[in-house]
Amino acid sequence: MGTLEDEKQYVERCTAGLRRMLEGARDNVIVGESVAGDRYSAERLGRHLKSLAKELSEEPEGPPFFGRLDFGQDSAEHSGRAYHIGRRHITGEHGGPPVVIDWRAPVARAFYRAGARDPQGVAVRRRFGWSGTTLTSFEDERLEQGEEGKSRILAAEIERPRVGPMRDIVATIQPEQDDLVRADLDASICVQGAPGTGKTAVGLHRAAYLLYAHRQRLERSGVLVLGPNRAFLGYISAVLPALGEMEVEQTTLERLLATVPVTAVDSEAAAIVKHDARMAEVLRRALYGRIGKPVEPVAVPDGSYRWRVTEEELRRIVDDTRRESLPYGVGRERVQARVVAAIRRQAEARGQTANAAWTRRIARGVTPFLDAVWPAVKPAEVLYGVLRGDTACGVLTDAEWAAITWAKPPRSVKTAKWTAADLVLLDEVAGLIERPRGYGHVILDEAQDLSPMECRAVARRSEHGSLTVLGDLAQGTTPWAASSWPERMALLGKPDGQVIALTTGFRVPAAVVELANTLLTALDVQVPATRSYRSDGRLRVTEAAGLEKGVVEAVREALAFEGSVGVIAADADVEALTSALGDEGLKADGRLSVQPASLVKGLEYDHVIVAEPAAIAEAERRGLNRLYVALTRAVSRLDVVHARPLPPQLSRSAKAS
Ligand SMILES: Nc1ncnc2c1ncn2[C@@H]1O[C@H](COP(=O)(O)OP(=O)(O)OP(=O)(O)O)[C@@H](O)[C@H]1O
Repeated sequence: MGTLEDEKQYVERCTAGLRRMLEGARDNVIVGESVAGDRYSAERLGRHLKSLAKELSEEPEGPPFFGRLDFGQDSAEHSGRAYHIGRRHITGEHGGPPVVIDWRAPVARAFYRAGARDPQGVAVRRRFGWSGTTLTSFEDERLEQGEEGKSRILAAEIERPRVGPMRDIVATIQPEQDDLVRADLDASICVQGAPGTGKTAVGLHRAAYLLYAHRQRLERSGVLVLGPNRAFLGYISAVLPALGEMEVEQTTLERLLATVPVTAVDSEAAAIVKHDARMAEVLRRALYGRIGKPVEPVAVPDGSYRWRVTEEELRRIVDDTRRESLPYGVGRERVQARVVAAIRRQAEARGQTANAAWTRRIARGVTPFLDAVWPAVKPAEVLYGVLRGDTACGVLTDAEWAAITWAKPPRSVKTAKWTAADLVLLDEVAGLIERPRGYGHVILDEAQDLSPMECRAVARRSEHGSLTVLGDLAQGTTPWAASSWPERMALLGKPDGQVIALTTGFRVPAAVVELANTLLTALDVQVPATRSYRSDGRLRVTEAAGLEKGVVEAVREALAFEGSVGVIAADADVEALTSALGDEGLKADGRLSVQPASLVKGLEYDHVIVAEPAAIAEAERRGLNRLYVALTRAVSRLDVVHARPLPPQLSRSAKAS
């Protein structure tokens, strides 16, 4: 076991190792481009090495390791060996063993899982404390001797004041989180967790872990992270690069489905119908309703001869193809191929050879029949027909039809104005025509807010892959928010996906959790109780003579502390509060921000000021859920400032505090 001085020298070895890796990768770029056998391999090798060099040089500078495992003599595999564990593998000198092991390697698992009761062969677990990139301390737990304590370094990491974007948690992943991070690639899982239990953190680390453990498979198929909005994506975007993973696609569902610009807004009633699962059947019928019955034989000219396929045979071909439940576009091709094949059989019976040019010519001759019976169609044309009310069918009620159909239909598809919900419907039709690109693994955050139709859009993209679904039923704010996870997992195409609860909160201090929990009873959701890891923190409820004045005062006080300050208000109050703060010289900058309640999901601030809870609760149908989200963004301190009475669901406990 080394002293702090020894460990500092080890840091030097790591720095040298990293330098060697970077130089090696750069040299290899130059050599790799000229040594490969052919141009194709040269290009591939060059691209691989370049991206490695780029990755290494762009990687944010951080501590090279955060932990160390010393195995005891009776460990079967690692007897007497020691390993430093870090964010990335660092190679040793002269081809020797690595100086740092990647946290995702199998041996590193014991760092997260071993304990006094089950040491897993580990004699000593060491955690390191850093100030920037300077090693300052370490703590040892002699697990084999039954020693395991609450770590000071761990507590400090969890309780540190927050500033800026989200950071990785590799040094402090907890056993219940590690189970989820390292779950099998083929397992689709759903994580239900109260605010701050680390769902997002777990999802991002799972992406990094899967890319390490199944690199080849996932490099081809890709990993997709879906978040609720841009602010959230900006907040989490640095985590995966810090873990050495640059290639994960991180986006919102709206952006993923954005095939046309959104220039119109639905009424809530229309949006509710458009997001209902029954719309899938409405659209399916509208699309397949375009397929007609052959009403005459096909006659295809071929020189002076005309090939004929009877009406009866054509009907059989169309019916058989329909029964195969292929994507609409594939079905069209299949019908064409089958009609051509029927003609080819006739030609061959007459001793004619059917070469490629002949087949193409006959296929062209079949096209008019195809256009009449199984026409090529674009998603927008189908949806245009539905919203114009062309295809009223039994699926929706008259009132529902009235809600979604255009009062004044646009003159053509081209002039139609589409809404956000229409994007989802267009995607549904596009998916019926042709299967979209799938991913090897999709991580879906804030999944409780997805509508059944949005779930189907995700399911289409993970049909042959797996899913990590993250959410909290209590934080559902959309009119179609989930009330049960098994039902959502079924809509997401993974009915057998396991639902697992995370129950320790790492963000919100106990006093704040208690306040937020009083709202839970009013929210009418079944979620497991959570305990907060944090006993620190402060909650203050202030009745102010005027809201703006009260908020200005609270912000002034908050800025005296270290860390970020977030003022969260009903969307309609944001402008007035921002200008009131500006008038007092309190401008939103890196540390202070004023956020509409509708945009704070998934975010956190060290100090939160929730302005006028009643206004947040009243602003929308699920306003109490929105208030629950707002109240649970605080890491260290929560100020609730109100000029009007608090919502009754909250006031009981707030008065007590
Ligand atoms: N094991 C851990 N060690 C240190 N910090 C952690 C750990 N787990 C979670 N955290 C921290 O707790 C905070 C909340 O995590 P995260 O945002 O992932 O929670 P969440 O469950 O997604 O919350 P919400 O439901 O509010 O979106 C973050 O600052 C995260 O870094």
